[in-house]
Amino acid sequence: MSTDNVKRVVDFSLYLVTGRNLLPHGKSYLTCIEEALRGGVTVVQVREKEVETAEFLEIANDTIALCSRYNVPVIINDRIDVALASGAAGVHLGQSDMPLAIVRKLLPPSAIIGVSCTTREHALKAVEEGADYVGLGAIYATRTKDVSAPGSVCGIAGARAMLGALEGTGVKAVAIGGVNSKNVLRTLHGCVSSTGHALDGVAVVSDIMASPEPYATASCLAQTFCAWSAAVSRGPAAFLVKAQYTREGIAAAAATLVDTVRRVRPLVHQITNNVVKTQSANVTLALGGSPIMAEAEAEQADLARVPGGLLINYGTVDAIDGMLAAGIHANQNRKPVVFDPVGVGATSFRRATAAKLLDAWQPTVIKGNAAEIGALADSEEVKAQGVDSLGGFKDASAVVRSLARTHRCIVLLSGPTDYLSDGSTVIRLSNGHAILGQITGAGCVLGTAIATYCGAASIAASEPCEGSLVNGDMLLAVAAGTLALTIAAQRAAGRKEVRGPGTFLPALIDELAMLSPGAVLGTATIDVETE
Ligand SMILES: Nc1ncnc2c1ncn2[C@@H]1O[C@H](COP(=O)(O)OP(=O)(O)OP(=O)(O)O)[C@@H](O)[C@H]1O
Ligand SMILES: Cc1ncsc1CCO
Repeated sequence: MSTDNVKRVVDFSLYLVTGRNLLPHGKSYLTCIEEALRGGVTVVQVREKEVETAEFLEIANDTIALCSRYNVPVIINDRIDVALASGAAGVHLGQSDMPLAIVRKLLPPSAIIGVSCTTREHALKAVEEGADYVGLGAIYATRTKDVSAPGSVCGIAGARAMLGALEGTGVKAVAIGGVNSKNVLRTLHGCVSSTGHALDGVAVVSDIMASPEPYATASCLAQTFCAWSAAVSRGPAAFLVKAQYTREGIAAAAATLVDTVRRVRPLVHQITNNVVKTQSANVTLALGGSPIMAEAEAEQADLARVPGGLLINYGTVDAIDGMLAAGIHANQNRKPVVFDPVGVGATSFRRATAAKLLDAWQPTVIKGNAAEIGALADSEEVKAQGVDSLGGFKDASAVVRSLARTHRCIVLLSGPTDYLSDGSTVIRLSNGHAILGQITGAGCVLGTAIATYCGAASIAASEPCEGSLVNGDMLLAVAAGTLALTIAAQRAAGRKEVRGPGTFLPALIDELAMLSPGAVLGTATIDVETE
């Protein structure tokens, strides 16, 4: 171990944890590590759980000799003696290993010391004890480590809480546990505290160690990290192309999207509740999209490859496996995901299901009525009655802005006035008609309209951004989808043949089909609040 007092600056962006048992047949350990280094691995942790000390030391020495040619530091898992004897850059400790304060005394001042953390308390303790970095995990259930004990998977939500505790401390953080080239972009986007504190890197085990092509796998991971770093500086919801929003700009963009939807005819894949399936498919068709209601887990990978939008509305809470798979595949294919957590505050099962889904995939949009948004925001201000909301918020703008920051997405709060935010700007839309409150599933078809418009906007986006989870300006798309539905509703309610909710619904479908860009421009009632 280097005995000088100067700690080297470590690039944690792609942190490889070794596991020789994972190597594919015929691939040697050092060949794999070298290919991974050429691909862009920036730090290597040697993890050997089953070998005797002499063999561990030999592996450490060989790894250090190789990594030094790439100027990449090597960290030793757990074994302080091996770290000292090999001259490694540092050690990585688990929660049940030797306490950090003692390790710090045993190692030279230049040693890099990292700790595995699963809870906010672990992270706070690591900061207090002077860790250089922490490994946050397990993010996902993984086969390379036993994560069967309750509480050993922290999930995206747990990582967010830990990142909040690390803000301003200078302690670096990597996400670990089931991270791979397919989920890395979602992991990076999701693991950000509500104040914007993000990961410094990702730790990867089997995706590289078990890969027949470690160079290609590491390159893909490294490129994704770089693209994400560039995109993350663009705005609070990270996947947005940050724009100055004005009333006129929003109205003009919404009017343009009316024609764009009809031109690109997005596939709108919907997993929605049994109450509203037919009316949702009809709304999609009337707007100019192409609906498919498809719930089976086995078909989600195929459907996600087709550009368009995905709606996940869990109103009757079935097809949860399909919902889990659909969102994961949509993220992997960079498709917008609209989540409608219908009645989330009504039962603890709905609350737990929402948390499970939001840990598995990153929504582009969360939409709900006041009771639903309140339940997700842990607010008691608005009461729920089943899927209905009783009342509204005193400061709705603050609620949507804050929830958007927490979940790194657009949040839409529906009601007589619709509030939407990307975590920074809040847009208020005051179109619509009270009769929408008298038909079932008005909120559900609002979700459909938004998924249709987000799908079209992502297909039509002129500037693809590799580091973002979705192309296109999703705040504008959500505003446009909401305006399309509410303006068509206003027009339908005004028709002479509409005498109540029964005659309103078919008139609404007609007005959606006839909606013109001019009607949107002439009728949209928009207010914008910037911070
Ligand atoms: N009083 C009202 N005036 C104008 N528009 C309204 C009114 N009430 C609801 N809306 C519109 O109806 C749409 C659905 O919102 P709402 O909050 O009623 O959904 P929801 O409670 O989730 O409905 P559901 O549970 O029936 O699906 C929104 O676009 C909203 O603008
Ligand atoms: C009534 C109802 N129950 C579950 S979903 C749904 C549709 C409106 O949200």
